[in-house]
Amino acid sequence: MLSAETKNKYELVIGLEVHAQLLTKSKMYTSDSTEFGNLPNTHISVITLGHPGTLPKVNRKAVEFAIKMGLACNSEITRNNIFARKNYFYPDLPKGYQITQDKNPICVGGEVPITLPDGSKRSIALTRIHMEEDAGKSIHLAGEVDTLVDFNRAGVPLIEIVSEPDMRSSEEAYAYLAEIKKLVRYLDICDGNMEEGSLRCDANVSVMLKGSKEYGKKVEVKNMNSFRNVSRAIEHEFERQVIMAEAGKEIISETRTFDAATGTTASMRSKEDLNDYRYFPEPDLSPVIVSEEWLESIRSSMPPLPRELFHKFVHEYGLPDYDAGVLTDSKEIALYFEELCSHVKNFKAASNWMMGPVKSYLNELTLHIEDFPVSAISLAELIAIIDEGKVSFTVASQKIYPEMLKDNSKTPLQIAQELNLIQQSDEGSLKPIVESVLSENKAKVEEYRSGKKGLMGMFMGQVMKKSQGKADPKVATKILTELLEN
Ligand SMILES: Nc1ncnc2c1ncn2[C@@H]1O[C@H](COP(=O)(O)OP(=O)(O)OP(=O)(O)O)[C@@H](O)[C@H]1O
Ligand SMILES: [Mg+2]
Ligand SMILES: [Mg+2]
Repeated sequence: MLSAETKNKYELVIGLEVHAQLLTKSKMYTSDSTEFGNLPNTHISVITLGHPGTLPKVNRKAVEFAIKMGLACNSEITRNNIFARKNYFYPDLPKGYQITQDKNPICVGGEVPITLPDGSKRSIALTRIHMEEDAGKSIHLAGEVDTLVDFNRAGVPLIEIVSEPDMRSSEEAYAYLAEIKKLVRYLDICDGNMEEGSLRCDANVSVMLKGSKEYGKKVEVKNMNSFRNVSRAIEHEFERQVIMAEAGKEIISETRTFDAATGTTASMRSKEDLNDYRYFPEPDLSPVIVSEEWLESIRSSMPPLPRELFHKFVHEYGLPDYDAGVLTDSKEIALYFEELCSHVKNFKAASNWMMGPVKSYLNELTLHIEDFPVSAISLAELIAIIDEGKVSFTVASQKIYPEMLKDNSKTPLQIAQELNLIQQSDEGSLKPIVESVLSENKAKVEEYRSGKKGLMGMFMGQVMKKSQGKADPKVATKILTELLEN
């Protein structure tokens, strides 16, 4: 085991390559369907298979999706997009090359803002985002010597988001991935599912002595299928590389694979015998020119981004950072909350309802907000009748809200009236209740009058009980005080 002191001598350096599968209906260069889960090799036109004489054509939607991601990350958008052939042989690559972008990716530079668990914020710089196509899928069945290939995935549009070697801890890498996932989901360009492989991450990891100006040699780790496994792979690589460095051994540039069962990495291939991809401009595709009008129309169709909503929730609605963070975690929650806020005055109450009763209902039934039975307007009305003093929060959350969840055809006020839950705030009807409480507790009244002011809570409790929880606490306190001080 490495001592904390030894580890502390080294700086961890991480750069991530993230592949996101785009949610287009058809493939990157053909009209073949991208639908997942069909019989193997059923969406494989001659173009996907790269038969001689066929011509690919660029999917306009995929280009738009890539541009959206670039705009969301403040990247510069390349206007003249040339595609490149990356030549290599692999059984799941039917053409023998991948059509990708090399020298001029569609998005250059940019940044991804991240928030760490302790609440601190920083930005991770991007190198580039480029468009490319996915490969097919190799399937190895137990006991079989042959490899099966399914080409349905071959040609599915991807973007590759390449970060600068800008992260310094596995927590930062985790937060970065979480932000990428949030962004692609807000933009509706990728479902962001790492377990199913629609979001994939290669982690490039190196170590250097603290204070050093030169990065160490990087190792690229593949095959992590969850955020947590990316963290584990990075932690393991850090230890492994520090042990090597301490022993005076040279770290070699290589590609390693992560084994989730053991939490370790193992060498796959060295970068020394680096593939010579013989990149050259794709001769079968003409350049894709992004005109000013096209860019503008994409820009104007951009949905609100999580950081914009966060800013709005904090600065316009006056919510704490914590609330704004939770409420912008998913686009659907944020949009529901936005609608709620367009109907309420009390934003903090709205936030408390979202983070409390609404979230616990969703969690309990593992539902998404889209399946939440109470409309934003109804919830807003519930919040309003609490604020107006018609019902107490307790009655609202314990009696009315459960009814709303069961039957959303009635308004909260109707439910309150039908169940006779409207708070009594009229002095005339509350006074007799207070009087009877006092006359039933003569001894306590004497104690109160001789200085035991703490008994107020007891009287209040009795009034609430007698009124079946419907007494308006403000009015009840006022009457109690008047009668007791007399
Ligand atoms: N010394 C380093 N330590 C950690 N990460 C590094 C280091 N140098 C580069 N990186 C990161 O490695 C990644 C390189 O990705 P890029 O796609 O440019 O090249 P590649 O991995 O060699 O190619 P391929 O796409 O074929 O895997 C970037 O995310 C970059 O930030
Ligand atoms: Mg790469
Ligand atoms: Mg790489």
